[in-house]
Amino acid sequence: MLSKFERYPLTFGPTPIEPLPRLSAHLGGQVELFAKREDCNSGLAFGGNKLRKLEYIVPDAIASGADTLVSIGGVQSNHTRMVAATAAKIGMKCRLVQESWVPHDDAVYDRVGNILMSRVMGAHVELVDEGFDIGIRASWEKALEDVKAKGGKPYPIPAGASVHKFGGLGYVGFAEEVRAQEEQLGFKFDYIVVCTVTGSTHAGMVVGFAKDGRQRNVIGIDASFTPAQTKAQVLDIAQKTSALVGGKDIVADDIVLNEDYAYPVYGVPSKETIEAIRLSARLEGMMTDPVYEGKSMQGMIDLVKKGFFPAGSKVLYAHLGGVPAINGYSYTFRNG
Ligand SMILES: Cc1ncc(COP(=O)(O)O)c(CNC2(C(=O)O)CC2)c1O
Repeated sequence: MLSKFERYPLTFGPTPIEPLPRLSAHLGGQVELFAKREDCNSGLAFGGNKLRKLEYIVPDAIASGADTLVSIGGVQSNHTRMVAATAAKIGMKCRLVQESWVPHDDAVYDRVGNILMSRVMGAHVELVDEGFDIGIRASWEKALEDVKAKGGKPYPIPAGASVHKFGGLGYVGFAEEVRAQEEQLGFKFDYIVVCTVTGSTHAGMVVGFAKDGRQRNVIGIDASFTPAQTKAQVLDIAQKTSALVGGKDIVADDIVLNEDYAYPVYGVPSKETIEAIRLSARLEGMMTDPVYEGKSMQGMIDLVKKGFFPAGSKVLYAHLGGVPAINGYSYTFRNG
């Protein structure tokens, strides 16, 4: 589906799929859980899902003659850290807008984890006191103008690289990769669980899995806490991406987004999120984060407990990365 699109390698190649036997057993053993480790996909500053997207964006950035990648996220954005790493790797400058997306009680929240790495990798990091929103932000548009005003040639990458024209391609490739791995494994996954916020990860998967009729088996776990806006953005990206790759028509019902686990608000873990992070860590040594994967892990665990997945189902958990942000939540985990 992607042969006509140029890809700039930023990852090690296909990400491993591993069984989660202890977590599966702990949850009753009726459902077989597996993880696809997108969090281990690259040597670029701890990797993650955005690099799979950026592989299809970088060729356009280079072709545009730009010299500066400009993007946006919260203070502990994984996406902006990966843009900083990509800029360093391809020899471009990087301008990052980091907005106040998360109310926090950690004294070092704006000095550790993702933002620490972005600074060390030489990005120009600008803190802007604006609240969370997955849409196009004035602060980001101002940064683009400022780079131009200073003689630079900016390349715009929106939040999560999601509404970018090529933002969905990477995760169409994810579905292709899973199908190839299923050939090796000798079985097919019945469900794929993914954390959804700006939406092009979920959207790309929907397009990719629509090829074999599994688009509604992609279970998005909303972590934005603005589910209507997120769901609409996933649908829009999926329809545009499908048109781009010549895929199946995507309709609203193809976007399965579970809204039950994003509480209390974007970026703030609930008690149940913290319990899910601990369970995955203590049974599988698999770390997840309080903003994103902790909530998709919480959702997957709860859905297994509720019997959402029929007995005998094989469920693939997409681990998209995000662990560096946990360093901004040391107070939350002060007792382990
Ligand atoms: C670890 C992790 N898991 C899932 C997601 C959700 O992906 P989408 O934005 O493609 O829906 C993010 C995104 N993070 C954003 C960021 O700024 O880091 C784009 C919001 C993520 O980082």
